[in-house]
Amino acid sequence: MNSEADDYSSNTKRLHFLLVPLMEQGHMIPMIDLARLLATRDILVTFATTPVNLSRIQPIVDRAAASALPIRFVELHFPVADVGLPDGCESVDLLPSTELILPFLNALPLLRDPLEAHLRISDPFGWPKPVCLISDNQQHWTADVARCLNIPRLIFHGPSCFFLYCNLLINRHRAELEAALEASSGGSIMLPDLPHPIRVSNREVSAVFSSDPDWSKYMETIRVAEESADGVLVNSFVELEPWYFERYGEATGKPVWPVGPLSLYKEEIEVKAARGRVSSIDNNLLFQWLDKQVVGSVVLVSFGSVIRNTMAQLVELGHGLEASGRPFIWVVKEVAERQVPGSEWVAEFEKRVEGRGIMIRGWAPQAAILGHEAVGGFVTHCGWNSMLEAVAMGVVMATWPHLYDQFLNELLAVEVLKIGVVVAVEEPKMFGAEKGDEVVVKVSRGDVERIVERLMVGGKEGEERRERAKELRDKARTAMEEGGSSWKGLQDVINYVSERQKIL
Ligand SMILES: O=c1ccn([C@@H]2O[C@H](COP(=O)(O)OP(=O)(O)O[C@H]3O[C@H](CO)[C@@H](O)[C@H](O)[C@H]3O)[C@@H](O)[C@H]2O)c(=O)[nH]1
Repeated sequence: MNSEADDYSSNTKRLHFLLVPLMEQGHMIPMIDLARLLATRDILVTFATTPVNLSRIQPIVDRAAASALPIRFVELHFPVADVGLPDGCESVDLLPSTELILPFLNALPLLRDPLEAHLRISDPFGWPKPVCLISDNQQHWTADVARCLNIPRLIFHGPSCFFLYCNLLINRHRAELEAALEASSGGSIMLPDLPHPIRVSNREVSAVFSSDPDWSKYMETIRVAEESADGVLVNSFVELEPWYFERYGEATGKPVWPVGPLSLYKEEIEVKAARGRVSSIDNNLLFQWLDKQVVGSVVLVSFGSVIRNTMAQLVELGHGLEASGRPFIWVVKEVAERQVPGSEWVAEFEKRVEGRGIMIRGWAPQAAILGHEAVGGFVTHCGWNSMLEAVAMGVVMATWPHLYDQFLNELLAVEVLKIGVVVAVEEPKMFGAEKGDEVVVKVSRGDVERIVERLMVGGKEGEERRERAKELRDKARTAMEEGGSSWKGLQDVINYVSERQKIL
């Protein structure tokens, strides 16, 4: 932030919000967007996270026009080595194995001491004490911090209300659902009392409910902290899922505020290109290539920040993309990070498809790519941010979920919004069990080719899908514009905090 520009007397009258994200790209990126949006509404924002995460995001935020915004970064020391995690593993995507996710999550309360130490020191810029704490639902320990400060704690939820409500139903009625599944002939049942045909199997149920006692204990801690929260911010918009917004609000008995799609926070294209992390490709060359492609012709394939596919699966995916004959951008993190056996195959493949396909080994400027008019389809793992970014840009998707909320997100895209086509599935991974190359490949090159054709063309059905996607894009933009539903949602959050402050 620009401390020079800060005026002591005006700062003391402004509301100050403290933001504590989960250290995972899919949670950190929308929280940064939220920080910027709050700051544009005259809120002072402290964004507290660990050194490795700060080194990823701070240069990007500082480079943006947003550097003039009143956002201050606070570094929280995270002693990962004390809990047996490898040095520097301060974000979920940096963990060498998914088995370390639970130890990582269990270590999050170690951030409490450094945060409280920061809150005790007197402020050099004359900022008043925070009047609101917004934290990821996984940062459950912040409930106590807010209690000690006597300020509201609001939860920032990564996924959609559709997911949150279905997840709640599954967890509340798990025993009945499991019995019904057991008795069903096809191994699947409809989730009851929903306005859409949401058919779930063991896949969806086991992805959101773990019978592992350690996971159960952790989930219970989250649930209790959620119950004590004063309200919930959701990165979604009412027009996308009105019924689910209403029911989720009723089910929790708390205010639920829509604030998204947060990716529509307006900024320069260069800045957007570097969302979350600095891009691993020369953006000028990438966008020059995109500029030369026919409108709506390019397929983007990207699986978010956490998912890693097996080499066998990558080979099938590559052959399928090649056979589809369509121009594509394929984000391949596996090769950049792990030096997996078979990475020579990737190099050969890259040479073979030169001109027609671009491979990004590492971090892609995903939101900016989705916003380019040449992009017509998106093969996605159904991470909520990726899905919502595609919705915000009017891009249809081929859904290929891997874990947790992604199976239900797929149902939202396909059965409710009708803007997605199903690729296929792997076995569910409850927060991911490590999988090796020996895993049977579930999606063949033929499947990939067929799905890409259906996604990018698909006859009348395909036309209608694209039409619906464009309608949702327009609604998403209206929601974020001044006076729109999500614009109002954020204003309601500010008003709520302001009122609470007067009472306290
Ligand atoms: O090369 C990349 C890869 C990702 N992204 C961005 O990173 C974010 C990724 O988020 P998401 O699509 O939600 O995927 P995950 O990183 O897998 O997110 C985790 O968090 C989400 C929100 O809770 C959940 O929906 C997912 O299941 C969970 O894996 C998005 O903004 C992407 O645009 C990039 O910019 N470049």
